[in-house]
Amino acid sequence: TNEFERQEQLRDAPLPPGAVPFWSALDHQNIYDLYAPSASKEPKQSSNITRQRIEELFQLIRNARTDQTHSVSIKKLYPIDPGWNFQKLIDERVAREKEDENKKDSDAHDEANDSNTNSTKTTPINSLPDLTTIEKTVNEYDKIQLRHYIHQLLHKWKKEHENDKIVTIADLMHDEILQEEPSRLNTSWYACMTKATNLRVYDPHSMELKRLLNHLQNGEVIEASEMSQGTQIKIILDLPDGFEALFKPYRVPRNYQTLPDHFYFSDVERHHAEIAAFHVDRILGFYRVPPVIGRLVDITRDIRETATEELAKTFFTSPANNTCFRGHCSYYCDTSHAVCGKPGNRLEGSVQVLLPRPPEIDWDKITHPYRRSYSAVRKAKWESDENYCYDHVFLDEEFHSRLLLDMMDLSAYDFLIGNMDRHHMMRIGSFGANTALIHLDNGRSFGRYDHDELTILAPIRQCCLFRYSTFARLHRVYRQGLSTLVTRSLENGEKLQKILIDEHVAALDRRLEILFDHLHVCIKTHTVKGVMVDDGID
Ligand SMILES: Nc1ncnc2c1ncn2[C@@H]1O[C@H](COP(=O)(O)OP(=O)(O)OP(=O)(O)O)[C@@H](O)[C@H]1O
Ligand SMILES: [Mn+2]
Repeated sequence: TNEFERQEQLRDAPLPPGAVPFWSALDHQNIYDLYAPSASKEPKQSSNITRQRIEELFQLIRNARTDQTHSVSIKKLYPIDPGWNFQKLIDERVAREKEDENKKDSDAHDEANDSNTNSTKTTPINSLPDLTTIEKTVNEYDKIQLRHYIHQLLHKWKKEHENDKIVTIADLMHDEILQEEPSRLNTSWYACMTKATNLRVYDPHSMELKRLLNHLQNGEVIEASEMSQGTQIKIILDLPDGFEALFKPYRVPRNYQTLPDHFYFSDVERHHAEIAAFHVDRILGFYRVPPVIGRLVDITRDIRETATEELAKTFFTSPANNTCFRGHCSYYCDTSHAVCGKPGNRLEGSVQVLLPRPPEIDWDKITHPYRRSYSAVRKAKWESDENYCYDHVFLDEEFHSRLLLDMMDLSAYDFLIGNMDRHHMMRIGSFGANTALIHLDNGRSFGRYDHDELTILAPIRQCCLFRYSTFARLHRVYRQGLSTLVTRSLENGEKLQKILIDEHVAALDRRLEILFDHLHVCIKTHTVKGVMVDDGID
C-alpha cells in the first residue's frame, strides 16, 4: 500500500511548469504566488434573456420587416411633426458647445492641463456630472422626432444606393497597373483583388481565398521590414506573386489575461486574437477582416536573413541563446520586450494580407465617436452623457448613411471579441459613399474571458438602431451555436494550435446572449420598427 499511496501522491502533485502546455497552465494554481486568488471560471455577468425570448424576438423582427419593406410610405411609418426641424437641434448644439468652451476657459486656470490628449471634450473622471449640461441636452419630444428623421434619412440613403454597382479593388487599380506594370494583372494577388469589393474584402467561398490563405501561411519570405505606423512592432513581409502581408509576432501565451491594472491602450497585441477575430468576423458573415492566418516562421531564415538594414540592426542573441529582435515602436520595443524565437528559431505569428494603401488607394480614417479617452484620468463624453447619440452622432451628417449601421455592426462584433481599442473606423475612401467598414486591428481583443465589457455596446445601447440583416445572421449563428462554429472554423486550415482557449470560446456564447438582451431592451423602448433598419445591405 505504501508504494500505491506514493503513486497517488505523485499523481496529485502539480506538474513541473515545463510539462504543462502553455494554454492549459491556467488550470494549475500558481504555486509560487502565495496570495493569488484561485482562478475562477465563473463569468462575472450573464444575461437575463432566455432562449425562448430570443426566438420570439426573432419572429417579431421578421414580421415587422415585411411591414417595413412593403409599407406604403416611409413618411407614414416614421411621421415627423410639420413644426419640427432638424436645423434647430444643430443650432442648439452649437450654442451648447460655445457655452462649454467658455466654461472650460474659465476653469482652465485651476485645472491641471493634460495637453496631449485629443481634441474630443472630456470630463474629469471624479467630478459629478454637470447637471446644467445634462438638462440642456435634447428632450424626449425632440428625441422621438429625431429618431424618425434618422429613419427617413436612412431610407433615402437606401433608395439612392440600392442599385449601386459593386466595385472591386482590382477595378480601382486596373488602369494604373495596365499602364505601369501590366504583368501584375496576371498575378494571384490581382485575382484576390477582384474579390475585394466595396461591401466585403474577400469572397468566403472562392478559390482565391483558399489560395491567399495558403500563400500567407507558406509563401517564401522575400523581404521583412518594419511597418512604420502603429504603436507596437509589426513586420511587413513581402511574399511571392505580389503579396504583402502584416506579421504580428507571438507576444503572450493564449491564457494571458489583460492585466487588471493596465489600461486598454497599454495592453499588448496578441497574434492569436488577430487570428480568432478573423474567424469570428467570417462566421458572423461580415467578411470585413482582411484574411489572416497563423504561421510558424523561422526567425533567422525568414526574418533576420531577409530583414531590411534598419530591422536587422535590432537583432541580438539572448542569454538563453535564442535569436531575438527589438524593432522600433512606441510600446514594447526594447530589449526586455524583444521578440525571440523559442525554442531555437521557432516563432509564431499572425499573417494578414495587406490591402493596397496610399498613394495607390485612399483610405478614410474616421474618428470613432465612441472612442475612449486614451487618458488615465479623463473620461470620454459618451461615458457621462446617455443622450450622446442624439446630441452628437445623429446630428452628424456623416452618419446619415450606412456608416451609422456599420458602426452598430462593429459595436456588436467588438463586444463579442472583447475589443475596447476601436479608436478609429477604417474604410476604403476610393470606393465612394457606399463602402463598408474594414475591421482592421483586432490584436487587443480577447483580453479577458472572465469579463464582458458592456461599454463596448454603448453605441447600440444609446442609439438603439440595428441592421436587420445583421440581426438575422446573428440569430442563425446563435441557433447553430457560435462557440461550436468558431471551434470548428479554427480547426480548419490553421497550423497553430488552440488559437482560443476554451474560456474565450465559451465567452462568445455568453456575450451573444447579452447582445440580444440589449437589443431586446431597445425594442421594448422604441418598438421593432424604431430599432431595426432594413437598409438593403446584407
Ligand atoms: N491589412 C491591412 N491592410 C492595409 N492597411 C493596414 C492593414 N493592417 C493595418 N493597416 C494600416 O496600418 C495601420 C497600423 O496597423 P494597426 O492598427 O494594426 O497597428 P497599431 O499598432 O494597433 O496601430 P494603432 O496604434 O494606431 O492602433 C492601420 O491604421 C492601417 O492604416
Ligand atoms: Mn491598434
